[in-house]
Amino acid sequence: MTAIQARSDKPTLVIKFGGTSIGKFPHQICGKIIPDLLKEYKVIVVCSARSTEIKAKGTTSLLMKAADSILKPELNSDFAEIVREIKESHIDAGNKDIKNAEIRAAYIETITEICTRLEQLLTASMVIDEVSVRTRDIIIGTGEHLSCEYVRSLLLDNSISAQVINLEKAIVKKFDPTNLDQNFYNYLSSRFADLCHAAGNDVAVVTGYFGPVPGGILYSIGRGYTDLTAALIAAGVEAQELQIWKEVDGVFSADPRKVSSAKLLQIITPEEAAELTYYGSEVVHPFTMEQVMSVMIPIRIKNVQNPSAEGTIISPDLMSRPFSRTDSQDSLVDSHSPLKRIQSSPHFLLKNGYMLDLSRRQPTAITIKDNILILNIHSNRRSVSYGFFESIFSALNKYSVSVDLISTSEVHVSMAISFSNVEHVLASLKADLSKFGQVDVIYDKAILSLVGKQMRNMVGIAGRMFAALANAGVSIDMISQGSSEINISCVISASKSIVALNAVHDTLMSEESSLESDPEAIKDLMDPTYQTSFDGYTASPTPEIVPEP
Ligand SMILES: Nc1ncnc2c1ncn2[C@@H]1O[C@H](COP(=O)(O)OP(=O)(O)O)[C@@H](O)[C@H]1O
Ligand SMILES: N[C@@H](CC(=O)OP(=O)(O)O)C(=O)O
Repeated sequence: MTAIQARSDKPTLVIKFGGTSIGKFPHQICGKIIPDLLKEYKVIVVCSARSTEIKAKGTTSLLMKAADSILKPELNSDFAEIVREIKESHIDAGNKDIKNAEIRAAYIETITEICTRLEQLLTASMVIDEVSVRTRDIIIGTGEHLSCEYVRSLLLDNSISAQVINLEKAIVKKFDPTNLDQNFYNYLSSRFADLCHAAGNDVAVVTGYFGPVPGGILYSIGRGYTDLTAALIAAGVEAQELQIWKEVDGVFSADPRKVSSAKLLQIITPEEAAELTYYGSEVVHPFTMEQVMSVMIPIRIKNVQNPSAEGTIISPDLMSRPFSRTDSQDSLVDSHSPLKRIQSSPHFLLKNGYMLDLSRRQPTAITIKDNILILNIHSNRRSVSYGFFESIFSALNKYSVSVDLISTSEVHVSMAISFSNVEHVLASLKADLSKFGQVDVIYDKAILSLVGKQMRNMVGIAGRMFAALANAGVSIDMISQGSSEINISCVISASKSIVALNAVHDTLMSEESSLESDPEAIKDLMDPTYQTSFDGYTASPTPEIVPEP
């Protein structure tokens, strides 16, 4: 059989697949998407751990449970049983999906070996009654290794030469876990690129897990880390584009599962994408953007079930360069590079709700973060206010609790915190904080965030958001506006989150759709409101955006 290879004379694409996509659509990925891309690109595939239903029940979650079972006997879970479940799930998938008997047998042998090693590691941890951060990382990383072996075998089964690149031992230098700065990420990029190049003309199937991460991958980076791995590889190999393949057509103006009128966004800025992720829309890991944007590599979000759709491009701010008067709609069509495509048409930006200076006419998206609690501390006034704040932040630091939103007066602090982030230390944190004042906790809250580039300049936007909430009968517990130019957030009752999301979306996102469907409106925006400067256009304020004095 003639094997297809990832030819090195073609531009490189780094493509990342989420765990649920690999679990549910393996043939679509290995029999269609990758073979099609290989016709034009050298492809590096980054895999997350398989999930056959939802991420919360997938391999990574099972591995976390196995690690927890050792130190917490009260959980009553048996790690040997969990390893068996993971092994069976991968072997069943291989038996079902791999046609070639030889490839299948080799796959099953490899899966068995990896699971045996995993069980040995868990047994050893139980004997010494310890699961260090590093051990926990190695346990978790097994999920990505298993997934890569599965994807590689399916590629081989489709006559595509492929090699697994395991980044489990990629870091061979010491770093300070409290200071993982850009030097650390630059180091990772070049290490990952070297390891990927070792695959030569084979398709590199790379573990989205890398280690050993100073401080632990879950603590230093958090779940969803494979997006970051893919971004670091893309930067290291100077890829033309990073594609993150999911089960949605791209980034929407709201979670399409919750808001039926949500619209697909063709382009979105990196800051907006990161903000959406921080505030509940798990589209891309928030650390991803910075790594590729600094080297001007665009990210494209694509749908595994709809590969011919364009997806959403998360584009570097490079597109804010002045446009040439000769830029035309036609240049959209024949341009190969997505980045060039964005840069080449003011129409494209205007049609997508951006002005030419990259400010927005409307908010970009709305998102909700569930499972939030509010922690209120009312000072006992035995210290002056700066001492009061210092004491509170020291206590948060002591228990490694991060705060999503904060609102303060001289003697009162309200903080919105993810329940999962504080759950295990809440009693101790409360005890410490009560030395400085009266503490109370309010549960079952959600954070609603409106995200949009330069939203601070949209006069009246907060008023319209809160009016929409009031009309929908949603009361507000906390408000945060102004700390970020791209986010207005408030805390509401969790039970009202869907109603609130739809109410704000319907009120604030509707005008943009009318512009999209009205070519005359775009023409109007193009002509009188833009003045010539040098050889291009510069943006001037439009009636919708009146800069605040
Ligand atoms: N604004 C948004 N745009 C697109 N998807 C969103 C948004 N907010 C939340 N989501 C949800 O994020 C999920 C991401 O897709 P999925 O393919 O399930 O992720 P993964 O690849 O990480 O397994 C979808 O289920 C989608 O409903
Ligand atoms: N498998 C890991 C890392 C990851 O990136 O996941 P996903 O790509 O499926 O979001 C997790 O579950 O967190």
